Amino acid sequence: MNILLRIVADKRQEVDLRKSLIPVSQLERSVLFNRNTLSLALSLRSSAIGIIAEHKRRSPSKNIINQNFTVCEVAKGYENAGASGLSVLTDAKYFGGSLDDLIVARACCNLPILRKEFIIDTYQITEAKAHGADAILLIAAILTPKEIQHFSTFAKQLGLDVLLEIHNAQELDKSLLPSIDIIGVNNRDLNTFTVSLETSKTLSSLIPEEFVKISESGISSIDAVKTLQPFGYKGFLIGEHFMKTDNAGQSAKAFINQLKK
Ligand SMILES: O=C(O)c1ccccc1NCC(=O)[C@H](O)[C@H](O)COP(=O)(O)O
Repeated sequence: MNILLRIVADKRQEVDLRKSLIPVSQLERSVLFNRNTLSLALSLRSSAIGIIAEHKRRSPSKNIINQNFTVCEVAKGYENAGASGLSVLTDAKYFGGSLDDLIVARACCNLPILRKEFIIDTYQITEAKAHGADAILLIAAILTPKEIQHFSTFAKQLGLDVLLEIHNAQELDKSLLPSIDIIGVNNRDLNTFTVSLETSKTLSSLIPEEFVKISESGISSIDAVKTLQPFGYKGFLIGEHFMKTDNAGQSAKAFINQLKK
């Protein structure tokens, strides 16, 4: 079974267990559920260089990246660096993340926060809202058009922004909906882990102007951002390049300052 199918199968079991333990009504009573959300899409539209910096301890492709920082240190460091948004991986098994990471990040920064998760159930969207997220990720590769429609509409009802992630034209075709705010091109093939910025170059012209367009994964240089900006990308989601250093916030600050020159 390929890694993506394995992740989704594990996610189904994990979500069913949590649903049996914590009813949705309990999530909706969380103190953060009714807070006003920040808009990740608006933050990207109003930023000259939209860096979405990611908290990422480990991954299927690189195993351990960095487990020395606290989420709070990273969130504060990215905010101080001038990032336009914060991405928090909440999957435990493959990324070492958690919903606790989300709530700590929320307490430690005022950036729009994306819950980076393999969403397969509206319960996870309610969780995202209850733990302080401002946006959720929908991965076209693991969802049907009907699920994308249902999940994105549900997220908008909770006041969340929706980032729809694609890797090819077929996935884009099932994702062009008014309930989508941001379209992210993932340069990483989630089945093989191969990374190519050509993916962003090839798909950019297929994405309608009304969507905020971002490029994700494998971005590790100023040159990569400068190369992709002319293709209309307003945001760049970067994790490993910052997290593999001994100070993620400082690494992001140097990167963003270099881009401003
Ligand atoms: O990062 C992985 O190895 C990975 C493998 C399988 C599914 C998803 C994966 N990553 C999640 C992400 O989307 C990235 O963390 C994010 O785009 C940042 O990528 P990078 O800057 O290359 O760390």
